[in-house]
Amino acid sequence: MYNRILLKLSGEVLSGEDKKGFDEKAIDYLSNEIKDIVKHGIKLGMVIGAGNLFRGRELEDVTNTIGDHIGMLGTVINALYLKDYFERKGIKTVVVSQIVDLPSVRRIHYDDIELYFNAGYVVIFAGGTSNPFFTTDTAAALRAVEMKADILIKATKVDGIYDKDPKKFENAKKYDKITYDDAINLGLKIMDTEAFSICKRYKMPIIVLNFFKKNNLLNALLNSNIGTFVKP
Ligand SMILES: Nc1ncnc2c1ncn2[C@@H]1O[C@H](COP(=O)(O)OP(=O)(O)O)[C@@H](O)[C@H]1O
Ligand SMILES: O=c1ccn([C@@H]2O[C@H](COP(=O)(O)OP(=O)(O)O)[C@@H](O)[C@H]2O)c(=O)[nH]1
Repeated sequence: MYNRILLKLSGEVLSGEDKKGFDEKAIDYLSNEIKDIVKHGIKLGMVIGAGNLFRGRELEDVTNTIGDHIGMLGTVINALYLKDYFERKGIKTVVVSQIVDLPSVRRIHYDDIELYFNAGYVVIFAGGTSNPFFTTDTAAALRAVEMKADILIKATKVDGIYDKDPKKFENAKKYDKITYDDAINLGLKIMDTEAFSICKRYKMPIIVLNFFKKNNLLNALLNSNIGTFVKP
């Protein structure tokens, strides 16, 4: 069983696939899934994307760097939205970030993060890597290594990593296991190369799984064979 995890969720888990904004039903489902794993005493760090609000590359009339800053701020909005929702559901949550100075957001400080975990808080790392030109997958890889997670879980809308995009190719084949090198060399676009490279360098295992199948997350943590496992 994994006791210390970094969970990466794309922004669309808050809005529903290919939608924007916030969907009450989607967030309620998410909260229930999180509540189930917190109940098991798992130390949970989270990184949330902003695809439901802004992705830099989708803001065509905006300069790249500014678009990415808007995207990163989107992750802070999502984190605060989630914190508020989680707390109404009885999940103690703290949002940490280096990119904003707000009374509801704390600075990232390693010693404090350990205290939050020990006090049973979910820690949401907001603001991506703090740099433009990166993604929240890369932020998730960095935070997973920093918090010494047992595993990085990328919870997404497909069942795992395939030999090609399963949303585009019906005959795509799923891998149960794959090495970092194969994931990088085959150009499998489920996570960016930077994220895979960081995990490879620091031997951070990854599970990619479907977040929309009930209890998938908990079952993966309890060691059943769910999704795709990425290993050295
Ligand atoms: N080789 C692959 N295996 C699995 N999914 C892939 C692959 N290549 C591309 N994808 C796509 O990646 C998406 C998941 O990435 P995610 O970061 O959660 O979403 P997004 O990039 O849309 O924000 C899936 O919906 C899938 O369509
Ligand atoms: O370190 C980071 C992380 C994110 N972003 C910006 O924030 C947006 C939202 O992140 P992402 O695309 O990873 O969200 P997701 O697709 O996972 O919802 C990105 O498109 C980028 O514009 C960034 O500039 N630097």
